[in-house]
Amino acid sequence: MTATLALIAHDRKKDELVDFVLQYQAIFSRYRLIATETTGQQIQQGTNLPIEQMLSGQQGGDIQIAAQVAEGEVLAVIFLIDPLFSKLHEPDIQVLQRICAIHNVPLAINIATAEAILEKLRHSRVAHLIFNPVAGSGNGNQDLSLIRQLLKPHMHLRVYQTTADESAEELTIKAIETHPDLIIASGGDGTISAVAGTLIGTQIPLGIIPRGTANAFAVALGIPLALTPIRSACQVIINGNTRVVDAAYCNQKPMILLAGIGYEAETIDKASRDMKEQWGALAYLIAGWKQLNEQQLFEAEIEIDHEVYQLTCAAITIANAAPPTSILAQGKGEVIFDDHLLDVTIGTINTNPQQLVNNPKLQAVTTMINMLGAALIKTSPDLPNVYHLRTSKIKVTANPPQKIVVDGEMIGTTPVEIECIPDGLTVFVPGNNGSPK
Ligand SMILES: O=C(CO)COP(=O)(O)O
Repeated sequence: MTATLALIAHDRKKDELVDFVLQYQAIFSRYRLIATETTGQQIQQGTNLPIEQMLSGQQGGDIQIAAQVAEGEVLAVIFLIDPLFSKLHEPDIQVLQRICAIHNVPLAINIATAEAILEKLRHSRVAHLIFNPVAGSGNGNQDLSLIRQLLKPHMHLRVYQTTADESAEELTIKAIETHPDLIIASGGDGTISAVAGTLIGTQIPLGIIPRGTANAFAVALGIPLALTPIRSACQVIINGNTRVVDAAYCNQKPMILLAGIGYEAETIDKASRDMKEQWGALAYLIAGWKQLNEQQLFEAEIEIDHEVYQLTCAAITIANAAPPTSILAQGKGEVIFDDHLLDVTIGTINTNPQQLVNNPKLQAVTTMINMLGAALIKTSPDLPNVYHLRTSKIKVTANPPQKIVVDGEMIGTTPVEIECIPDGLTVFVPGNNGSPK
């Protein structure tokens, strides 16, 4: 079902319709509203709700609304008719009535029927889908129609597509204002992180339909990605199990997964779009392998709980949540995403002079390869030159300054300050890990 309501009233019924919309404003505000011109103007003035205005009834507005009903765009039509006066555009009104009858779309011609429709809507779930049409290597149009087909029987869906002019953050802010029951993000990790980051602290549950290259957050949450990822992800949302997880802020910007300083940032920078298209998630491993040869060590100053530590490092990873494939986040073999703490993994060189090998860079490389192995089999690497700790807040300064990647996006260079936001997000997950909605 789509989430659009159409509103029309003849002149002597317009005040009645404005009063009715005011009475049910909380429900109307969750839906996209369309109206014939004069009706729309009066409702907007009387309620402040945003209304998309068609032409006035006399100019063909009823026909425009009938066209949207025929396209399957309209959930219900509320058309307060004045039974005592006939109109010059009576044929248009008959077309609208006929189209509603054909497509089995509820049409209320008086307040009593309108109330029945609104009472039904009170108990319906309204979902906003923030959809990036150019994510991953799939076909955006096909993906969207599959998602609509799967979700429509279970919720009223409002779809927003990201464009060069309107980012996922902006669309999510708009969606939050209408108090939806849930918000669904569909795209690559960038889109998912942008929507999730904007939702921190709102308690609006987030559904994830991953369609990107790495799909790191979905993997970290255990959302099944095999064979039919869109179908599986939609089923997780339909099932309605939610779980509360932590989020974080990195230099005041939302962070859902992890921040990489040094090696990881350079790797992401190297994995070009062409490589990702050709190799998928493997692109990161290929780029990571190249970077192993080039990685420079750096001096880091790390501040935790007012204590300052100085270390020579190749990579620092600060993770809120991370899939096992995020090699350098796996200091203890697995990142816990609801412990109210960040997992900090520092790949450094061995500072014990007796064990210090002639080639510290080679040692750093060996460390990272060992960490990869440990991450893949989910055990603690327990290496002398990998430090792992958990903290709620951390500050890192590096010399020379190092690139920082947050949730797959380059955000600049050090210094960086990261703080965990405990229980910042509610997400739909498989299984019975939370209370069904
Ligand atoms: O005449 C109408 C519908 O038939 C209403 O049109 P207006 O909202 O433009 O007045």
